[in-house]
Amino acid sequence: MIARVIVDVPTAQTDRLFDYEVPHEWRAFARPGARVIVPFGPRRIQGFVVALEQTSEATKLKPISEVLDPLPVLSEELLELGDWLAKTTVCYKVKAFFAMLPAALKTKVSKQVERKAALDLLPLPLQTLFADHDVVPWEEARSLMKQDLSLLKTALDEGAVSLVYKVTEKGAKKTAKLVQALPKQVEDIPERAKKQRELFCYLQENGPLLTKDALQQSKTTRATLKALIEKGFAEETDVEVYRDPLQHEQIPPSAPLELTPAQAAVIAPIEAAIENGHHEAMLLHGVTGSGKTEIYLQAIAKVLEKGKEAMMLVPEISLTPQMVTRFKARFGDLVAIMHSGLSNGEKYDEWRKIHRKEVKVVVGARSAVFAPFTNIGIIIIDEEHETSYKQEETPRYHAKDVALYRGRKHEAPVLLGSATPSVESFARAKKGVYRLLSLRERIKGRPLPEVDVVDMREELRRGNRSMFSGQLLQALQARLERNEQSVLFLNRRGYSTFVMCRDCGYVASCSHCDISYTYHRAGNSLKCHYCGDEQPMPKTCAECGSDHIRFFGSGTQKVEEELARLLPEAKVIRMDVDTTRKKGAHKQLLEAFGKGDADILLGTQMIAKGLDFPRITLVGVLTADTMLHIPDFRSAERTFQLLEQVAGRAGRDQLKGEVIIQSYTPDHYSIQLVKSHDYEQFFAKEMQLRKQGSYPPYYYMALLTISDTELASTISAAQKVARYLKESLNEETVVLGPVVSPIARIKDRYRYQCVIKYRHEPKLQEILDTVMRHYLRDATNKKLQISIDVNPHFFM
Ligand SMILES: Nc1ncnc2c1ncn2[C@@H]1O[C@H](COP(=O)(O)OP(=O)(O)OP(=O)(O)O)[C@@H](O)[C@H]1O
Ligand SMILES: [Zn+2]
Ligand SMILES: [Zn+2]
Repeated sequence: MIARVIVDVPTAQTDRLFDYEVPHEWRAFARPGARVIVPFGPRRIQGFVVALEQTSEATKLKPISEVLDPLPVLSEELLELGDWLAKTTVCYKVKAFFAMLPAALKTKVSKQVERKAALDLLPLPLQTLFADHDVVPWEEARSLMKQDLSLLKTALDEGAVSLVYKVTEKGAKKTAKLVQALPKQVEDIPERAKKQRELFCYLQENGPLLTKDALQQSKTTRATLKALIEKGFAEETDVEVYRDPLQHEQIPPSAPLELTPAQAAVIAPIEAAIENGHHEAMLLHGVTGSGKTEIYLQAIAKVLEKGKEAMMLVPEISLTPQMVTRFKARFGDLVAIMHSGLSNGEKYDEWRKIHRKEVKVVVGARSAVFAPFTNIGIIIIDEEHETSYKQEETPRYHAKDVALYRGRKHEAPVLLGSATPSVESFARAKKGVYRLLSLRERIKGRPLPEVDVVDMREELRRGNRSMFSGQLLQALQARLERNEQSVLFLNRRGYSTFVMCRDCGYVASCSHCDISYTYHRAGNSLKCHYCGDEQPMPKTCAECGSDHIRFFGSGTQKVEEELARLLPEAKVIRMDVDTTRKKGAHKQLLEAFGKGDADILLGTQMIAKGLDFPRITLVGVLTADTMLHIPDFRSAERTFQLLEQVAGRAGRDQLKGEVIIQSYTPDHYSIQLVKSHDYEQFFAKEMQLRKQGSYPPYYYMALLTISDTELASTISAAQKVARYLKESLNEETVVLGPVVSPIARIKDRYRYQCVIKYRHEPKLQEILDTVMRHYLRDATNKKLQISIDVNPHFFM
């Protein structure tokens, strides 16, 4: 039997199948989708079996060393998906396969030396080496035997020691001790051992228990248990347990709500598709607070009734503990959670629950779209416009494309939901490619909040230099008096706390990357967010020596300080990367706010979505336009989406909501149209501009970034790539560039880019693949790098 294997060496020459002989002992396990360890040149490396054959064209096949998975980790469907991912995103197959698996399954193979002969038969230096252990790491053996390497060689040749390859999985399975009483009589325990008798009876009554629970519940000590085990009255065994990120939580179960007529109308076609098992892409456009989540919950319930599995994607879920709770409350232990806030081990545990078919629903961020379900009944993507669904490293896939691919394979509906759909999705819905479902009103006819836009230039003219306009300050005060809650939103993207000299205008920037440093108050230091370089805050300007060097921009800390000055009686909870770094902090802060421990919740992007608190009646946006000036054709779209989302946090219950948006460009349509919550008008305006600029959805785009450590070779490679693209692509396709990238240098690498705009280009993938293979033929020793991003979401 021959196994065809993709090896874990991501280069252009090794991105193909290698044939290996399957030795007898591994025949039962070597299945397509299983991970294997194979010899590759002088090394052993990991690989994936993708097919089994009877014959091979290659001569002299080496045997597989080991099969790592008794049960393949990739199904036939996922193997095919991997092929498709590699092709459509132009990446190496092994990268695509690993992207579909939890990081814990990426193994490290290390070499070790094992003692075979009796210790005293070995030459003396080897006796020292193996004095304490029978197995030593190869590196240790080599360095200890530096003087006598020939001794080691002889021992290896004679078989006194041998080389072994040890496979370490990153997130090993977690085990715990289970204890149970053995079939004996309590009377046989000596009477004076009262504690032991008690524990024995407790174990008899309560059956096998986790040791730690048994000790805690029966209030005994480890020593008592040990004595009991030694006397043969109880036994301990190792069992595999899951690390459960939510294990200490009691989530009360929730029953389905009775749907409103509007909700009922929307769910009908979704249920029909589930019932008939047919694939259809649908876009649920529902204003904030219109009850989209309840639709998702009931659609999933229907899928479970049919005996199928459901996938629910939410953006960066660790950021919305409220959401997780809602799914756990409805489906309990049938839910696996997958998001970036979990440790590698926890992610692996959640993945295994799906792989072993112990759960039926996954709620997770982007990569949950690869959940190893085999009988999918629906895939839902909430907040489908969110940029975090696009992966910004290879494979540069979009979860929506993967969802649609899997939905077709499983003949299951794919439901995209948002209050502010991406322009591309809404255009598809309007054309009838997706079925459009709309919820135009909030639950129980509650009004959308009233929105006011404050012109901050006007404030400045009136002499108000604070970050708070008079109107926002008054509104905050009014909430304090009425004992209602407020949310203050600071948009951090495209805006940072940089350090500038007031005399000469010099801005401190990283010497490896062409980007200004960000000021960090905690260590009074400057940090580069691209390479991590950290410098102490300078006392004088590096350019002119002046000591008027200050940091600018307003971080959440600065806002907090100003709030303390202006509204000293207000209790503020600040939520940003600094205050939520610790595990569980995010959830705790939100719970505290939910309980009414604070009047004002101050935060960045992470408070923009998912919050559903009844006492929030005011939302203030401190600077609406920071994102508007990023050179990206989607900047207006992102501004509108974000403002509409934050605005949606106000007045979700009986109390009426108000929104105050502060802006330096108050007349911009992306800000004005939030006032009327008019998505359709925004869409119409935006489409007009996209058409004029030949942008998506009228054109497709692809971005190539060429980088190298030498400026001259970067430019010449970029020019060659551009020339090749222009020659090979269709006439009406536009190739822009090469031009220097918006961030001209990162980690000492110069960066140039080409942008392709096209309408119909059937050969595109093939051409991009050629570029990649041609230039990266021996990328291992050359410094040139080319990254390809099909349908890019950022142009940095
Ligand atoms: N049929 C219903 N009857 C009563 N209450 C409902 C119903 N459907 C939803 N709700 C409630 O209305 C509120 C808003 O619903 P939900 O959070 O599902 O809206 P959403 O559209 O997902 O909101 P957003 O997009 O703003 O996060 C919630 O508190 C929810 O419990
Ligand atoms: Zn200066
Ligand atoms: Zn840097």
